[in-house]
Amino acid sequence: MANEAPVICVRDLSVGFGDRLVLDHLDLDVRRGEILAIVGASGSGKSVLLRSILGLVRRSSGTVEAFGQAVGPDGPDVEIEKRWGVLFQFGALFSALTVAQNVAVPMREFLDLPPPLVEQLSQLKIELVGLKPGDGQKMPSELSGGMIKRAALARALALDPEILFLDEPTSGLDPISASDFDNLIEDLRNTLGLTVVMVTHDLDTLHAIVDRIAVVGEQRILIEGDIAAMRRFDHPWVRSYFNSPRARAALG
Ligand SMILES: Nc1ncnc2c1ncn2[C@@H]1O[C@H](COP(=O)(O)OP(=O)(O)OP(=O)(O)O)[C@@H](O)[C@H]1O
Repeated sequence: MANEAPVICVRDLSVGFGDRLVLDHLDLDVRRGEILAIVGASGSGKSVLLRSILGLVRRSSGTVEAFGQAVGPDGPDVEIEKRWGVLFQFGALFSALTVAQNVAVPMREFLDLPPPLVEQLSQLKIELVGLKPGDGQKMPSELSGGMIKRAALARALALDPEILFLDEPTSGLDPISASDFDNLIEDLRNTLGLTVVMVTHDLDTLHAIVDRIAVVGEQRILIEGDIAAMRRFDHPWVRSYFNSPRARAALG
């Protein structure tokens, strides 16, 4: 596995808005089967990096490859898009559709399956993420924050992706729900063999389930590695983030 080609390979990525450069010649690899966390100060460009990989933000230069194939500047082709799932920060569920209908959206878009089979598959995904069977008939407005995350996760898993992208998956959840959600992500990684890339601020998540951390700062990746590597790294933001009292309490 150590010599396996990365599932995502970002090289020389630069992204700017107007005359403001957010990412400048950034490199990043994602290894198959890992849970990689992208962390960094607010406004450092974590979401821009995630969105650039997904092809949702136009890059000024550089390349992104997924599964060994180029992700074009206008976004991935359908074959790549079918192989990854995305959980956006606030779930981004369609408010006029039930949970089950939301989960079915990617299946209807990308797969040519009879409607009863789509319904059955949606129900399986709903149960896979720990929602109750009856939750499929609920509208998003009837769900708690934790249930919205799970419903959005079920939709992200609709096409049995190989990579799951998560943008701040535990934000807005109470500590117990956040910890349950972490466990769910780790279980899914272990049972489905997923690769997980997440943007997070959650120190508990880093400690509980993350294999590797990449810190975004100064328009690039400042450092990659495990928590011990973060603690040894001599950089003001990295030091204060990983050695603060909160970090010490969370990371041990
Ligand atoms: N579509 C856009 N147009 C203009 N500027 C943008 C756009 N998207 C992001 N930015 C800017 O890029 C910078 C990085 O934003 P980004 O959302 O990636 O930060 P972040 O590290 O994810 O922050 P946070 O932790 O607060 O979510 C910010 O200054 C933001 O204002």
